[in-house]
Amino acid sequence: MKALLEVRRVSKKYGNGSTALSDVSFSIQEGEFVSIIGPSGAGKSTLLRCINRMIEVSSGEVVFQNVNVTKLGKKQLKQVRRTIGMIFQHYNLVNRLSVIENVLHGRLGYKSTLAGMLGLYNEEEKKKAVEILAMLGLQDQIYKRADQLSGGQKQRVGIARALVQEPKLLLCDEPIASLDPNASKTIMDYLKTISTTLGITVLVNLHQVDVALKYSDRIIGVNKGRIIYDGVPREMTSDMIHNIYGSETGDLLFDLGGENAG
Ligand SMILES: Nc1ncnc2c1ncn2[C@@H]1O[C@H](COP(=O)(O)OP(=O)(O)OP(=O)(O)O)[C@@H](O)[C@H]1O
Repeated sequence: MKALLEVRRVSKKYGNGSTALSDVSFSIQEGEFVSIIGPSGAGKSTLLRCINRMIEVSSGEVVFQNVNVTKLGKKQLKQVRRTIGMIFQHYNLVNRLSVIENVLHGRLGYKSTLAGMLGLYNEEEKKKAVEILAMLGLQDQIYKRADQLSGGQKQRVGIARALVQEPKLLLCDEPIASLDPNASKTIMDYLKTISTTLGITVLVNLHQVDVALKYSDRIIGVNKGRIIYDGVPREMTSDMIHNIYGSETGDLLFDLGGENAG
């Protein structure tokens, strides 16, 4: 295995002076399913967004497929972003557009601004979008408006939009935080299948430690902008969970069982 992504000594200080990340380093191997866990405000979103430069780092480097992303100009950054799909807590769909139109937005990184504005997608792109929607169980929703879907269905559209990009890496920012337990399980199962069958590397921010323990190859625990755990789920102790979550731990250990309990 080789490193797909390397985050090297990344720090982020926002304009208002708050430090969101302090000297964060880790690397992700191709094909890994990695969860980032931590309490509210730990810096999980900031970290994910620094990877594709939705947010600029204050110092440090992000290296993706051996390219230093932090140094890229606009055009090269667009090329790199094609291969990094992003999934959001609130789905970020265009409500008045159909499911398939939302999914095809995942192809915008491959087009000129004009072709994108005119919605010029070729037959191959449309066929691919339909195939992905079918894989995600949305074959009957293709022409519905996005705002007619349930939360779980909207998130599957979000996943389809990311997959149509043909990504190497999926960044998922709290993908299940707005969903009920059933829909959450469906989404996590799809993400896991995408990682195992399509070989796409998945990096997911999660609030729920039990979900992270169940699905991940590896867990990165963040507290106050620093990594305080980086290892496999079975070595995660309840002491460590306490260290990561601090006073929020009470709510989160509820579903914990087996070797990580006690
Ligand atoms: N745009 C911003 N401007 C100023 N401070 C910010 C900004 N975004 C985040 N922060 C601060 O940076 C820190 C990390 O926030 P971040 O959203 O990355 O954490 P998080 O772990 O994703 O939390 P949550 O689970 O609540 O989203 C927090 O202290 C937050 O208040």
